[in-house]
Amino acid sequence: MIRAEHIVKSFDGRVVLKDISATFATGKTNLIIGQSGSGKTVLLKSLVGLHAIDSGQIYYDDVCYTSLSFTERKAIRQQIGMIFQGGALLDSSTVEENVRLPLDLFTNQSSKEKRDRVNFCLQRVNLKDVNDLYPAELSGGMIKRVAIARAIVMNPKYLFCDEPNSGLDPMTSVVIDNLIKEITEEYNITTIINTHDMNSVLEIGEHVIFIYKGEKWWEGNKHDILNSDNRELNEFVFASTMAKRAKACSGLHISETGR
Ligand SMILES: Nc1ncnc2c1ncn2[C@@H]1O[C@H](COP(=O)(O)OP(=O)(O)OP(=O)(O)O)[C@@H](O)[C@H]1O
Repeated sequence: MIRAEHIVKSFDGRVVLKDISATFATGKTNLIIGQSGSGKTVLLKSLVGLHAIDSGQIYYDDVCYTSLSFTERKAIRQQIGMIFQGGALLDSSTVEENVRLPLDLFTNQSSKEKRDRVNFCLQRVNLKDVNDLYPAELSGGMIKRVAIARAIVMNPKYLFCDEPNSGLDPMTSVVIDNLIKEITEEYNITTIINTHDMNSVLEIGEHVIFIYKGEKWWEGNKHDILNSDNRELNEFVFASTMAKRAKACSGLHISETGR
C-alpha cells in the first residue's frame, strides 16, 4: 500500500499539486488520470521521490518515506519497479542486458542466477528468443514487454507506470494493460499507473484518481466513472470517442472487460 497525505508541490512559487491525499491499495491497478498538464507526472514522480515535495507525507506500507534520509530510502527504492513512457530501454544494449541491468546494479547474483531470472521474467511477459536482439529490432509492444520484464526483475513490491500505452495501437494496449494487471495480482504489487487513455481506465481501472488542475477532483472505479455526475470528469472522459461508445452502451450492457 502507498499512502499520500496532503501532498503539496510547487515550482518557482507556482503550486502544481494542491493538498493531494490518496491511498493506493496492494494487488490492485491504481490509475491516475487527468488532462495534459493537470499534474499526473509530478504526482507520480513525487510518490517515487524523484521530486522533493513542499509538504505532506508519503507512506510505503508502514514506513514514512518522506521522513527517511536519502540513504535510508535506498531499501525502498530497490523494491520499486518503473515502466517509463516509451520503454526507456538502452538502445546499445541487448534485451537480456536491459532486463539484467537492475540485477547488475543492485545484486551480487552469479551470472547464472541473473540469466535464469532474466529468462523467467521474459517468459512471464510472453517473450522468447529475443535475448540477443536490440531495441531497434523490436515492435512497440515488444519494447513495452521488455520494459515490464525489467521492472519486475527485482521482484518489486511497488510498480510505477508512466503512460505504459503511449505509442501502441488499441489492441496491443489492451494486452499490455492486462499483462500489468495480471502481474500486479500474481505478485501482490502496489501498482500506480499514470494515463490519459480512457480505454485503459475502462479495462483495468480498479481504483481511479482524477486530477484536475493539481487537485484530486474525483475518485472511484471504472464502473463509477461511467455514471459520475462530476462535470469536469465527464468532460475529460467523454472527450474520448471510445468512452462515448461505452457510455452509450452502459445502460444496456457493460461487458466483462468494460469495453
Ligand atoms: N520540472 C518542472 N519545472 C517547472 N514546472 C514543471 C516541472 N514539471 C512539471 N511542471 C509543471 O507542472 C504542471 C503539471 O505537469 P505534469 O507533467 O505533471 O502534467 P501531466 O498531467 O503529467 O501532463 P501530461 O499528460 O501532458 O504528461 C505543468 O504545468 C508543468 O508545466
